[in-house]
Amino acid sequence: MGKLTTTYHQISRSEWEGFYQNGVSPLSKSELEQLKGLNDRISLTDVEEVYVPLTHLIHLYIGQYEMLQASKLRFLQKEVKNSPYIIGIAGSVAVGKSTTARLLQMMLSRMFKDKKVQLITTDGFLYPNEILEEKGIMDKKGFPESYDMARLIAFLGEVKDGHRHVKAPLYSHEIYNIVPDEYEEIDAPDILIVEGINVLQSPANQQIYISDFFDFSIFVDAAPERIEEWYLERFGLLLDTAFTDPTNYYYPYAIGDREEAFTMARDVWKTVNLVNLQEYILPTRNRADLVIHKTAGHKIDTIYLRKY
Ligand SMILES: Nc1ncnc2c1ncn2[C@@H]1O[C@H](COP(=O)(O)OP(=O)(O)OP(=O)(O)O)[C@@H](O)[C@H]1O
Ligand SMILES: CC(C)(CO)[C@@H](O)C(=O)NCCC(=O)O
Repeated sequence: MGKLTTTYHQISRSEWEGFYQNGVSPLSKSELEQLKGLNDRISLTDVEEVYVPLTHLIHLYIGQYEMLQASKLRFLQKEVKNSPYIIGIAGSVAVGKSTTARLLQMMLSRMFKDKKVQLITTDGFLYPNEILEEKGIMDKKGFPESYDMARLIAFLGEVKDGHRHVKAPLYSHEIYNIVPDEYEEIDAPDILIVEGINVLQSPANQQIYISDFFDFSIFVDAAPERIEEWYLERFGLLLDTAFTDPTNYYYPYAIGDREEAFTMARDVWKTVNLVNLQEYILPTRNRADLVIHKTAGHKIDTIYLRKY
């Protein structure tokens, strides 16, 4: 992380906790239980000590954004209307982006009670397996060329312009493919969280970068050896759920030899996801506004906030 400290404030966990302290737990018991329902392994201490100050920080950024947007439109003598505030969450496969994103969605909805906070993952913009096969890149799922970036950019443009009922395709880990004819609808939210390994990437052949649409970005970071552990742990969970469902992509692995299945998963980690992390994901870390660094047991130990 050495190089990051030139342009980032490096803040230890204990320092960060002190940034928003009023002595009272800001979450009610039922809200804490709701969070447990999200992922029962989430540490509630993390929520209180890390996510409460983080939500307050984002509140400051959103306030500035809204003021500037309104002033800009007044300068242009245009009608002042809301354009969603878009937050990007980047990081490796299995580092915990979707967990972070859902947690943030819940915290922001709670803080901005009158605002609509929606969440989307860029997984839905992967090409379907049939097209990946046609292109001969089935073993490159998650790499930049495996996403329909033009479609993702068009989608973000429509959302940012305040369009209603904008449809995003859906990806399912269970079928390991895009779900045919099913969509997620983004309907003029006040805040949109976009989570995905590629949100900070800038493919060379595009005129507009997806990062142009992000008002705040977070990179979830951890040592690759730890992320591998989390990847294998999640693989174990996927096998456990696939067991009773022959239509599940992981079913043959779930009913077969477990050791063999894990050997395959370790190989996929090493030859696909780790390569993707090193070649295409890690190089985008220094574009994030905030880096959340996690250690054993998903515990957040350091936070980096962009200085300027
Ligand atoms: N804060 C946390 N506390 C405990 N477990 C967590 C936490 N964050 C993530 N996990 C676990 O780590 C694994 C990966 O998390 P998650 O699915 O959120 O990752 P992801 O980065 O969204 O992955 P992908 O890119 O493959 O969709 C899951 O098994 C999840 O339950
Ligand atoms: C869908 C992605 C690319 C990102 O979430 C990832 O979970 C994935 O499926 N990677 C491909 C290799 C693998 O099966 O882990």
